[in-house]
Amino acid sequence: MTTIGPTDSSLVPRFAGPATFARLPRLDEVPAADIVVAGVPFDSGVSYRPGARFGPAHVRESSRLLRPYHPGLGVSPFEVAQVADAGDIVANPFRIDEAVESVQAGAAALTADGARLVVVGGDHTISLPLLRAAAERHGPVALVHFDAHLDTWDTYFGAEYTHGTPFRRAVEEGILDTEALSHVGTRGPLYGPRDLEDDRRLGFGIVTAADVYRLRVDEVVDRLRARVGDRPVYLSIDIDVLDPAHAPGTGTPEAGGLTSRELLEILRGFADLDVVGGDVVEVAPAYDHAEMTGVAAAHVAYDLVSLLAMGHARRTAV
Ligand SMILES: N=C(N)NCCCC(=O)O
Ligand SMILES: [Zn+2]
Ligand SMILES: [Zn+2]
Repeated sequence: MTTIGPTDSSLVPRFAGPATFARLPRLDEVPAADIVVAGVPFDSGVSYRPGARFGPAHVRESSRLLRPYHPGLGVSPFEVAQVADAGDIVANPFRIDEAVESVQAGAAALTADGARLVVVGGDHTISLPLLRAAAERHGPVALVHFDAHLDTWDTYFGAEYTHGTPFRRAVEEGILDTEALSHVGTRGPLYGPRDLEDDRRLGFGIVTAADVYRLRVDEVVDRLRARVGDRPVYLSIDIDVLDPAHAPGTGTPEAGGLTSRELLEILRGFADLDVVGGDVVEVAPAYDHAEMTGVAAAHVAYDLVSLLAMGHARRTAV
């Protein structure tokens, strides 16, 4: 197939021109896209440091150095699939309920023709509407959730839609396949032992950050893949899964996290899974240094796009 690829960095310096993700064409510059990258600049659901509303712009800016061939996965994602940047889904910063509806509608519109979606957030609140849109198309999905936090808490200050509650809401709504839910990278203090009991009751299995250290990447990948099986799976990556040394630019940092190498290698272990979509959230550039967090998030999004491109190539192979 012939695709419209990124701007050629040997012809136009990579630091020139406006930033789209990986210098890809905008969605309105291509006839149709197989994979769409969209931003959701929304952070009204945070419980601590604000600023993830600036995540999409920062990750796009930090993605200028990405190149078109992924040697780890052996794929040229922008050749085997038409990938485009759809810009941002607009979400009301003053009305969280309305924002959640807009994100769901925006994701549904971008995937209505069968395109698969990678979203750059934004705080973790947005994964709920993104999962709703994924479940509308695929039925209840498996989930691999990379995060320092469980994000299965009930409410904050009485609010149901926050960045600490999306996955409890998703289970309650029946949009997740409760046989196939995993958290990866969990660590740090909790409010009490009940947090873990509730989480288990909702159906989650946990690979803690300490497990990743002790078991190492290959064993972790085997366990996660076994839990997902051949189900459609959604990948949600809160950048705070990384140690603050790898990703300082985030709102609720916790010590003792994954390295970016561990995270990327785990993702690369998912090459043959039926990935239906994903997000990378909680990038808050005000606390970043030297684009460390932006670059890590850009690489995570590139890996998500590459996994989706491989799936697209498999589905369209004759
Ligand atoms: N970063 C995310 N998504 N959630 C963190 C919530 C932690 C807390 O407020 O206790
Ligand atoms: Zn988190
Ligand atoms: Zn989170």
